Amino acid sequence: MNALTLPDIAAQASRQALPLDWVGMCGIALPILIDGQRLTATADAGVSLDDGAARGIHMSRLYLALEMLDQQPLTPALLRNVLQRFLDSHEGLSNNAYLRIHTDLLLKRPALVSPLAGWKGYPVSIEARLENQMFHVELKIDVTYSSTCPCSAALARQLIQQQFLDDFANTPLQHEDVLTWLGSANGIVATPHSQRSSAQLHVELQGEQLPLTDLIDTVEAALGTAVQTAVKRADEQAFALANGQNLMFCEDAARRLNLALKRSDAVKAFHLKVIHAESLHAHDAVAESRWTRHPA
Ligand SMILES: Nc1nc2c(ncn2[C@@H]2O[C@H](COP(=O)(O)OP(=O)(O)OP(=O)(O)O)[C@@H](O)[C@H]2O)c(=O)[nH]1
Repeated sequence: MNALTLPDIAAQASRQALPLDWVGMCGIALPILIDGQRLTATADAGVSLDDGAARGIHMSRLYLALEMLDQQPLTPALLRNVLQRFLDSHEGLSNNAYLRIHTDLLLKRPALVSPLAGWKGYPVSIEARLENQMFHVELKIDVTYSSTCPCSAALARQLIQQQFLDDFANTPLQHEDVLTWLGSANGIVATPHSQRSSAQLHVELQGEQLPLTDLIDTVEAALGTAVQTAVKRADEQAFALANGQNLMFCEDAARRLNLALKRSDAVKAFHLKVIHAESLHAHDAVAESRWTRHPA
């Protein structure tokens, strides 16, 4: 061992004096606590480098501040404390601090009819920033659902009517015959197309909570056709009914979500995007909607 001082390049002056907007680390592995669950996450931690003459920030100080996250439940207050620690450890260098956390929230979802349940993963990002003393926290959540095309459903119904006319032309109608016909392949000669669809929410929050589960529940209730986990035939039949009762263009889905999210007190603003990965086309049908709560 020798007693040489370790060189500290970050403490040197920069050869090109220039402030930077974001400097830090991306993809740091860490556990976090949400709703009593310990989840595997990755974090992107950064600060602005406002002192353009400084060579670099102190990466290790940001890294060590993240320790707070694996001990306490994730709340806006905790995120703010971490960001404040970023700034306190970069006095004179940085005015703004940023933290993004990416994880998969796991929720146990009951089947529609049978007494079964299964886990569903929801990709979630939590983005917090402390800019010029102003704290903001935003959530990004992806929710997957099923959408059945209302136009396709109407066209299919017309074909079913046509088939009915063909099959029962000049025939006296017997209740039993019609019932049998309805249960036959002829009775449902055409089916509407449906697709696995995705709602991408970007929500700015107000208040002291991170209402991840509440927001996901709100979205799934508004759409009515969340993708399922454990499924028996009775559940599949209930799912078919839910789809038939919730025929949706992407515009319908975006409007439903807009109305539902506005009703949530925790939501200050949102930008939502719904993507219907069409089975009719090789491209997607997409709708977006933004909203900002006006101050009371
Ligand atoms: N600023 C900066 N540091 C980097 C980069 N890549 C790796 N590092 C390393 O990150 C390590 C931690 O940096 P510091 O936090 O400044 O470490 P330190 O000087 O021992 O800690 P302090 O005394 O608290 O400043 C250093 O060894 C850097 O070399 C980079 O692109 N920028």
